[in-house]
Amino acid sequence: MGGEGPLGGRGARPLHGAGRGPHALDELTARLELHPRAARNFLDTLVALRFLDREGVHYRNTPVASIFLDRGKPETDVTGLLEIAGTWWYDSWRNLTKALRTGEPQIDVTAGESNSFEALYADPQRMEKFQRAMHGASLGATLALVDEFPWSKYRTVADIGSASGTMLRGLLGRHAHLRGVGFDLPPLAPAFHRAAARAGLSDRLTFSAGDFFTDPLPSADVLSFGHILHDWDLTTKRMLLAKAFDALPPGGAVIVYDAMIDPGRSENVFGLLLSLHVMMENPKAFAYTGAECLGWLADAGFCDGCVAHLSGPESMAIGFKPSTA
Ligand SMILES: C[S@@+](CC[C@H](N)C(=O)[O-])C[C@H]1O[C@@H](n2cnc3c(N)ncnc32)[C@H](O)[C@@H]1O
Repeated sequence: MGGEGPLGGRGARPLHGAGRGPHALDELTARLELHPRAARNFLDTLVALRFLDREGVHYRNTPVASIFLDRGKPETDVTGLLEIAGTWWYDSWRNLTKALRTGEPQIDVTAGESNSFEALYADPQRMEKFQRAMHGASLGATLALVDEFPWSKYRTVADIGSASGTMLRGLLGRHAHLRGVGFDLPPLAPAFHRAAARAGLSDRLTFSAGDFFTDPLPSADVLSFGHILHDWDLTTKRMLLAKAFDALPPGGAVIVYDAMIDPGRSENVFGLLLSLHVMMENPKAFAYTGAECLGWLADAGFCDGCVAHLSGPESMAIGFKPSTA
């Protein structure tokens, strides 16, 4: 529920309202334009889901909801991810049975959907929505990654497929000695620059526009791929890791972080659902285990590989370019 203005979130639809609670049931019913028969069940469901706390007839955001579900707090807001999950993704999932039987993509091309990033970015509103979603998607891993790697040993980092730079802003905000480069398709440049400036990081954080299919990757001591490999087939996964190897100096490190599936393929519900989900957009795409990723890293020439849990469904695989390479 949003935080700015009586209904929250800078012109947001009413259902994002009421961040400055507590608010009474009657008041929320009117503000959110709910039907009186629906309001109590809806709000109490949100209490049971731990999104709201209730005292008597008054409701307010739980502490966690007020950090992550408030559009008035852009740095920690994950509602963008929930919005595309509830619209674009929900539509594909209605066709799960068909996807399972045919292996065909289930996006609705006639409704303007496309599995191509270029097509997505051709529509500024869809691009904005996607960027907000990626911000939410990378927050959890970022919060852990900034502390779970020996950053003091390195000076530069390039994040490949950086989107608007959520991970790099978190990282450079925590480690003042680091300089960062975000590498992504050209349409991402303005959003990346705006966010870097807002964070006061423009002097250490730059953007390199490019296409990882056709361009070399930027050089840096550490290269990271956040939620990139699951979007592609095996050949592309391997191609990207080979390009990373070429771009790194001897002794450099690559970090792949993603919702990696657990070794027994029976625990990480999010990672397994993600694998089904990406298959519905790009039939040859798949999520993967940490062990699979370590195998691809070793095949690309990386040594001393290891996998570490980050947060929730997210893990990272790390590999090092040999100092003699
Ligand atoms: C699933 S998003 C992940 C964004 C971000 N790393 C994160 O963790 O939230 C994939 C990113 O890869 C970028 N991307 C897709 N195709 C690309 C290409 N050919 N070259 C460079 N970046 C690309 C997209 O623009 C998008 O920002």
